[in-house]
Amino acid sequence: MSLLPVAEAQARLLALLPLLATEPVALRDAAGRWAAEPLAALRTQPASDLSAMDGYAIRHADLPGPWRVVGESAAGHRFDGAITAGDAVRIFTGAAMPSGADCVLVQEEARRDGAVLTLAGDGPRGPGGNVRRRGLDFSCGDPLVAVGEQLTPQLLGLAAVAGHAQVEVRRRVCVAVAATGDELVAPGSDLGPDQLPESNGVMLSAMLAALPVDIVDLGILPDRLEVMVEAFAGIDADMLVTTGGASVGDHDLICPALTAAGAEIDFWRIALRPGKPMLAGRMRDTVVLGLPGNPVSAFVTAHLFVLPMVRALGGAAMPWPTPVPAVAGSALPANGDRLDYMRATLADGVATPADAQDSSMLRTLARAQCLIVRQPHAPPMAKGERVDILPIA
Ligand SMILES: Nc1nc2c(c(=O)[nH]1)N[C@H]1C(S)=C(S)[C@@H](COP(=O)(O)OP(=O)(O)OC[C@H]3O[C@@H](n4cnc5c(N)ncnc54)[C@H](O)[C@@H]3O)O[C@H]1N2
Ligand code: MOO
Repeated sequence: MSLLPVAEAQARLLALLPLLATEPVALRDAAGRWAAEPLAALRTQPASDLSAMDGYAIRHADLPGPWRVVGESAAGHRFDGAITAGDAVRIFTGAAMPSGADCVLVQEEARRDGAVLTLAGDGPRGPGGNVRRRGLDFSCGDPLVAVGEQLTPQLLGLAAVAGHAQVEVRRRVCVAVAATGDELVAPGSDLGPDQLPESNGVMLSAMLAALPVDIVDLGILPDRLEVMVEAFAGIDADMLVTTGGASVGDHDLICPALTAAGAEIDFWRIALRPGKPMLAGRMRDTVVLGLPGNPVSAFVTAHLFVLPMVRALGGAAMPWPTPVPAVAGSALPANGDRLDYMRATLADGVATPADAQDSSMLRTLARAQCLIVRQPHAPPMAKGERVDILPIA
C-alpha cells in the first residue's frame, strides 16, 4: 500500500473535525484559548488627553512662566475647571489634562513656592509635550483580536482595557487516551520478564496538559479485540488517541477494533519517519487517531497530528507547529521516501542530530531540543548547511 504524504494526512484529518460549541469565559480564565469571535474596542484608550508625567499642566504659550498653581488633577480625580493665561495645575501621571492646558512641565524642571511656580529647566518642547492624546492606543470600534488568535496574556490585557470582561471561545476539548499492549503495566509496577512500564500515555497526557483539554484516561488495554471494542464503543469524547497496535503484526488490533466499534478509517500508514503506521478516522462524533507504539513515533505523531488537531478543535487559526531555520551540526545522509524528523540538540542555532535515531529510544528523545525536518528524497547535506527544525524543548 502506498504511503500518504504527511501534508495530505494533516489536511484530511482537519476535514474530519467537528465544530465545537462556543462558551463565554472570563478573561482571567481564557489564557491559551483561541478567540471564537473577533474583539473590537468598546471604548477609546485613553478616553481623554492624559499626563504622561508627574508635574504641572500648563499652556505652552505661557513659557517661560512664572505660573500660579490653581488646582490639582490626579488619576481618577480630574480638575474640573479650565485654565487661562498664567495658570498651572498640579498633575500626576495618568491624570486628565485640564481644559485649556496643552503640555506638562515635569516637576524636576519646576520650582514651587506656595502657589507660585517657576521654570527650573528647559520645559516641554512644544504643545503636546508629556501628554498622551485621547485615542493614542486605540479608538472605540478598532478591531483588536481576530478569530482564531491565541489569547496571550498581552491580548487578554488589551481586551480588558478595551472594555471586555469575557471572551467567547470554543469549549474545552475532551480527549480519551488509551495505551494498548499485553506487555504494558503501570509505571512503577513490579515487572515480569516480558513486561514493560507504560510510557506513551504518560508522555501524551503531559503534552496535552499544556492545552485546554480534559483527558479521559482509558488506561492500558490488552491486545484483545473484544476488550478494545468494548472500551472504544462506549467513548464520549471529541478525540480518541490510542498508541500501539497500529502496525501489521498478528497482535496489532487497533484498526479492526476501531472498525468493529463503529469507526470509519480515513487513512492508515503515512510517509513519515518515525510514525509510519499512524491511522485516523472518525467514530460517530469522535475523531480517532491511532498512533504507533514506539515511543518516539508516538511523540512525533502527537506533535504533528494530535496537538494540532486539539488546537484546531479549540478554534486555532494556525494549529500547526512552525519549522524555523537552523544550521546542520553534522553532515546528513540522503533521505528516503518518508518525511523524516531527526532528534537533535540545539545550541546557538546549530542543530546536531543524535547518533542513533531508533524510534524506541526515549533517552535521546528526552535530551533532544528539536527535530530536524528532512523532506522526502532530500539529497545529502553538508555540515553547516541550512536545515528546518521544529523546536520541542
Ligand atoms: N512487518 C512490519 N513490521 C513493522 C512495521 C511495518 O511496516 N511492517 N512498522 C514498524 C514501525 S515503523 C513501527 S513505528 C512499529 C509500530 O507498531 P505498533 O503501532 O503496532 O506498536 P506495537 O507493536 O504495539 O509497539 C511497538 C513498540 O513500542 C512499545 N510500546 C507500545 N506501546 C507502548 C507504551 N504505551 N509505552 C511504552 N512502550 C510502548 C512496544 O512494547 C513495542 O516495543 O511497528 C514496526 N513493525
Ligand atoms: O515509523 Mo516507525 O514509527 O519507524 O518506528
